[in-house]
Amino acid sequence: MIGLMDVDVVVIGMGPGGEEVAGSLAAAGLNVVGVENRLVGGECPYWGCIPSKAMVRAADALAEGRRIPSLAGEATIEPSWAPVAERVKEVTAGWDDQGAVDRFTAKGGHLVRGKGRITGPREVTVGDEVYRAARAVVIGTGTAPAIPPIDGLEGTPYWTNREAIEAKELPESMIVLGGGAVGVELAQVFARFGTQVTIVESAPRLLHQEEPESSELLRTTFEAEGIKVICGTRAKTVRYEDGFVVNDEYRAERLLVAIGRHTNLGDLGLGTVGLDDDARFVEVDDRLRAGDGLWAVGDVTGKGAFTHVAVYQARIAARDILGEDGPPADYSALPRVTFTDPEIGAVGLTEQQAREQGLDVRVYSVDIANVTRGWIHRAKGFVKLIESDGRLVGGTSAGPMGGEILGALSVAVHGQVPVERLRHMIYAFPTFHRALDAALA
Ligand SMILES: Cc1cc2nc3c(=O)[nH]c(=O)nc-3n(C[C@H](O)[C@H](O)[C@H](O)COP(=O)(O)OP(=O)(O)OC[C@H]3O[C@@H](n4cnc5c(N)ncnc54)[C@H](O)[C@@H]3O)c2cc1C
Ligand SMILES: NC(=O)c1ccc[n+]([C@@H]2O[C@H](COP(=O)([O-])OP(=O)(O)OC[C@H]3O[C@@H](n4cnc5c(N)ncnc54)[C@H](O)[C@@H]3O)[C@@H](O)[C@H]2O)c1
Repeated sequence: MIGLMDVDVVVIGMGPGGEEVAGSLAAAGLNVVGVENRLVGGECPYWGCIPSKAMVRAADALAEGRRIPSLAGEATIEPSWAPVAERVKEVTAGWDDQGAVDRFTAKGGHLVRGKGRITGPREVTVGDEVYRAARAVVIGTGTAPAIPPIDGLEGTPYWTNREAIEAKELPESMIVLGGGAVGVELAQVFARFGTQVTIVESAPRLLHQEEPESSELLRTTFEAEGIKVICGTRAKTVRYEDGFVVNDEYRAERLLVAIGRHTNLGDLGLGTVGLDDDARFVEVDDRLRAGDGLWAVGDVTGKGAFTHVAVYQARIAARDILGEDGPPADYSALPRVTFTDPEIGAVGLTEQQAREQGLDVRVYSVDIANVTRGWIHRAKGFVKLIESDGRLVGGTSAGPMGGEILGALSVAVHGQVPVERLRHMIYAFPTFHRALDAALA
């Protein structure tokens, strides 16, 4: 028997984007159904941002300990993975979403477990239940790890970010396929605990969407820490025989596939509302509208696969659904931080992107070692600023706490602060963020 329910809003996928939009609409008094087929919270709290940053924190502590001999005497460092696995279990609540479910239901929302499918305008079906949404259907189905069609890979016990995050023991050696954000963060974590890591990246450099200086900084740091960095090499074959062999050349006990993400839109029923079933992303306008009575937020929109983008979009979509005014979505000051050590923070355009847009560009940069605090710390990194028409349109802060220094840069880009004004600001001495002053000088 098919059940029929009339509600105000149905949100399909309760990751950071879906959870935010569903929670705020429920709190505003609408009758909201959130549909989730795994865990409420999505990738970020269970296999993404949060546990990976707990691992990064532990790996950074080891690295800091290893700096003691050159600064403060003797230290014996004996890494152990057990406290990391324990901390990961703690921050993910043991991969249990009851806390997130309670947060949502306390706001008045109704959670439905299962796979949601659009079956017509303003209609979502979950199993035998059909939900008719008077106000809105919101797609927040996110992404899953992309698996490349590599010869021999299928059927082997390779890892994605999910198995790597859940690891109870350290592999002796590991090949990381892909030198993007997931690959570089996890490669450094495992290497610092003693795993022999080789990164195989098909692009000519690590983090190839960021500034080339960031890629070079990571390559030299990684090589100094014993990570093998192979760029410009696409994985074409994988053999599994007492470990993994990639391209007949690289061998390791484990293989971590971190070559990007894919949006599972094929079976979501987009065709039933006149959208393309084969689309890679859901096209949205600057209010996150994807069609009549249809919105989409988060990774599925292709505007940047970050939790802060999903939540930013969700707030705009919720306002729009409630008929409230507010600024439209604007990605010109989109920040991103790769939590390696040195940390790579970036906002807005890279130099190449600015030039490709035909902007008249001026570039400023400074080596962090030439800034007092960087010199004191013997730090590696840089600040690079991209100016056009008297305003910053982008910038990178790479080095210790690069992601925190990015806060100042983000304000400058988002607020379109005139560079002349930044030149006459007082920067506290001796901070890392004084590198902005040095760069502009
Ligand atoms: C290892 C790793 C580290 C990361 N670190 C960071 C970081 O430090 N900072 C940062 O900003 N971002 C980070 N990210 C990216 C971040 O996790 C994502 O951008 C974010 O989770 C996207 O949120 P979302 O709501 O779009 O989708 P998701 O988090 O992917 O959630 C989508 C949800 O929808 C559910 N779903 C899918 N289809 C259906 C369906 N048909 N019916 C019902 N439910 C469905 C899924 O089960 C899932 O729970 C990281 C990602 C990874 C993999
Ligand atoms: N700190 C953060 O904010 C953070 C951390 C992790 C992930 N994320 C988000 O998650 C998304 C996914 O991360 P990701 O690292 O999986 O994807 P990615 O797209 O950032 O990087 C994947 C890399 O794999 C390479 N690649 C593709 N096919 C290959 C092949 N066959 N052989 C070798 N290399 C290959 C690509 O050139 C690319 O550099 C990111 O885009 C980012 O938005 C964010």
